[in-house]
Amino acid sequence: MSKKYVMALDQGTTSCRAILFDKDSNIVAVAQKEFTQIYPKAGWVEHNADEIWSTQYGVIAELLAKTGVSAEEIASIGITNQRETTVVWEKATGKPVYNAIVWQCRRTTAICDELKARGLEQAFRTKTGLVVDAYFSGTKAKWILDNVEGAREKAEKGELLFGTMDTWLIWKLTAGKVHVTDYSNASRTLMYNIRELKWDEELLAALNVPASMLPEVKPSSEVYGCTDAELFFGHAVPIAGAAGDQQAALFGQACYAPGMAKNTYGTGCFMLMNTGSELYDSKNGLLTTIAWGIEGKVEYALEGSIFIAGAAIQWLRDGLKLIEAAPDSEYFAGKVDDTDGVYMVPAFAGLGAPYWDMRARGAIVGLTRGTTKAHIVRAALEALAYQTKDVLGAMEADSNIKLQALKVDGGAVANNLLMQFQADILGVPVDRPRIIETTALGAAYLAGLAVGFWSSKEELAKRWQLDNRFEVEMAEEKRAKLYGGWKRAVTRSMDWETED
Ligand SMILES: Nc1ncnc2c1ncn2[C@@H]1O[C@H](COP(=O)(O)OP(=O)(O)O)[C@@H](O)[C@H]1O
Ligand SMILES: O=P(O)(O)OC[C@H](O)CO
Repeated sequence: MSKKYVMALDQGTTSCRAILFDKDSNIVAVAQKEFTQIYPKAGWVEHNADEIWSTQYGVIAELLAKTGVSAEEIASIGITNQRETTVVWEKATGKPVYNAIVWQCRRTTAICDELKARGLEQAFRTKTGLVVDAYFSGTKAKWILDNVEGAREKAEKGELLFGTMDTWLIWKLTAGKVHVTDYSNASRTLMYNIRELKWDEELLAALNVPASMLPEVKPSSEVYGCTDAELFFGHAVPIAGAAGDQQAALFGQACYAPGMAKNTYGTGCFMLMNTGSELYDSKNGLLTTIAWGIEGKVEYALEGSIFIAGAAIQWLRDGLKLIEAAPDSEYFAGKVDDTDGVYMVPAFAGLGAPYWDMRARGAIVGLTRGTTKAHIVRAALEALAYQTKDVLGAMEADSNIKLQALKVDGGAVANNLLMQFQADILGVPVDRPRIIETTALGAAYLAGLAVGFWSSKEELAKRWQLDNRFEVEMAEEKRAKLYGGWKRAVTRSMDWETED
């Protein structure tokens, strides 16, 4: 049977998706399902890794059932995932020893403080391109080994495996035969040396994580193994690509040349700029990370990671119950011309780039008796744009490149009011592509290239199509005044949490 499709599995922070792409990069069908967010304590976030697997498997089954597509028609599968989220499981049984600790979780703040007190900050920074922050996998793995009864002993005997969600899904899809990750995901663990391309012994010793737990690190576009036929609807389909979701979005946006950048607005917001073979050492609070490994080489990116973006809109919906659905935010924000001086700093999980304050917490400031629901909703939306401006400023300063336009993607870019405000507050036009599911598209491209379904990145780059350009309409003076207010608001949220 001829191979007509590539399937992308997008294992995000709040939902699992399975998407079929045809040869012309069109989305044929999507199946998506949310899974449980577990908040055991303030600042802690967990996922049940078994639930993630069953949710992911469920959406694959749903996609095939609703399209009538046979697994045999799928040329390859590409995996993309929420990065850093850490699961440790038993090699023999496949049973996780603890819930997956999510990238947003702050429980390892004290471990990070201790690493800093031991003078290890610079070694981590130089070797991994990251900062010592609870965000990354290394301290999460250490926490599990330190806190789950018997875990360290088993790990030392080689009985436990570590993985981010790409590794977990590949292991599950191959019925426990393949334990791998790709360069982009490895570069988010705080354990991988991005210069020498190897798990770093000094860092592993500092974290007390045995190397035997770690997956083999592979290129982002390569056949890692095939799905277990019995499990996968009768067919052994090649799993041929994997990348962290933000790097996959960079790939899907066809940012293949140094200097090209994109910003993805999902749960968080992540701006990445391709820097090619060069590793930029950020002086402005950004991360250096691996974009992907492909065509026999590794390419790098500068990254500005914003922890809470669309999640602030979800909080308006689920926490405050101010809106019924995320798109309603546009309607309510549009009822007012501005926030009337109200700012929301959604530092629910501390602040990432460029501030890196694990103890920051959310704040709403500038409230008056005249503040309405519309002002608060608008302030939440505007916070996505202000945080992006913080990061773009750092990126331009680090790279010495002035962006002519910002390519955007992710669920929240459907919001036209947000996109217009983004262009206005950046003073740079914002380009929204026709396909905003670029994360999944990037994973599909990586997997399709590996099996010859598509021939080259150049062929794929030609497919990128603009949906809408949002031009700058705001005057410079107003922009400066609004942004000045944001900077003041941020200082109010910083260093707030006093207990770990
Ligand atoms: N129209 C909208 N306006 C603002 N935010 C939105 C809108 N639609 C979706 N979102 C937000 O975007 C996020 C979903 O985007 P998605 O790319 O699916 O994220 P993820 O992959 O992180 O789960 C949610 O946090 C949601 O609140
Ligand atoms: O699930 P997303 O799309 O918000 O992405 C999460 C990031 O990969 C965290 O680093």
